[in-house]
Amino acid sequence: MANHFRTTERQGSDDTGRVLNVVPDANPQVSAADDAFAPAPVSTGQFDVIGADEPEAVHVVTASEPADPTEQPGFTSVFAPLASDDSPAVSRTGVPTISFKNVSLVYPAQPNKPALDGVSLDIYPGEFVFVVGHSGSGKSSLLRLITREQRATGGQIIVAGQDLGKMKNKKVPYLRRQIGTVYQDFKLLPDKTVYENVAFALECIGKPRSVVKAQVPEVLRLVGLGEKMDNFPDQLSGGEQQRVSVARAMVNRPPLLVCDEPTGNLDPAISLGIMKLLDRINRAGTTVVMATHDREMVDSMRKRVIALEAGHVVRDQEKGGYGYYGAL
Ligand SMILES: Nc1ncnc2c1ncn2[C@@H]1O[C@H](COP(=O)(O)OP(=O)(O)OP(=O)(O)O)[C@@H](O)[C@H]1O
Repeated sequence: MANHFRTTERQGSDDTGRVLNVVPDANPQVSAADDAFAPAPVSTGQFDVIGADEPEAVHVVTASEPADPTEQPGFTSVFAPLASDDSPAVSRTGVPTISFKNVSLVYPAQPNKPALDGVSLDIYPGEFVFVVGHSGSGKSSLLRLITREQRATGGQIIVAGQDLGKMKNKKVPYLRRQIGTVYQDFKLLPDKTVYENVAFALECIGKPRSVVKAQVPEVLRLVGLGEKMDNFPDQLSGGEQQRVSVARAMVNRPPLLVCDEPTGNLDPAISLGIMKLLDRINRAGTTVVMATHDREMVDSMRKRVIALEAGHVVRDQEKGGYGYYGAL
């Protein structure tokens, strides 16, 4: 699998051994061009910055919203190229990262009402896709199929070249290592610090201590929590807790990020900070699929929008708005 978050040079450490400054790989060798999880090539095209086609969005910075870490003096990271406004040009050809072919999902508790019915879609490496729809339309079910938390009852799902219907249960953890997940309710461990919560994600998959010590501080700096590594979740605002969960999802540098209402518990100003962070992660090549009810955010970001109604795809629109689901 392509590892587009490689870091080669590190400078300095504090007395806990944490890396203080990480210099980006001068020449990242992204080799798996035909890998379904390969990052999208970076384009020279103008990126649709939030609000670019709309009246400029008012961004209220609150005390609890951390400043954009990449705009801080001296910040360097493997993610630093994200500071540019160039958006990745997503080539929707080749091998999709996610492919649904006529997928249905019927929960045993509701045998006569499929949660998903005849869903076909392809999502390519580097895309940012919003999934919208009324409550109960099937958004979370669709995401749970991608991570194999649910199995389709009909059709075929391919993720990263693997047929999830044929995948043995023992292989599922390997699939999930390639998928970062962010949920509305953060799912942080309350008795672990910010650092430990993120480190735990790497320790669980057997990463060596040296990797943990290098990657955890870096990703926490990326999300603007470099100063709060030793805090516990209950000492953080909701926005900060969600940043920890984004850091935890990203620390293993997965090529695919699946987010289920990541801003659902956050006020608009804090949500914007989270969305900018996810946008930046996407511009580094990570494919992002996000279920959301956040109309304003979808309208301002102008990404691909897949709208569901009663388990059916009723709209799949490039640079779409939230709309009224089926309608543009
Ligand atoms: N575990 C389950 N067992 C039975 N039915 C379920 C289960 N999970 C979801 N459903 C049903 O499947 C349908 C789709 O639910 P889903 O949670 O995917 O919708 P959603 O669009 O994510 O909704 P929301 O926006 O409220 O989160 C609904 O009719 C729901 O009641």
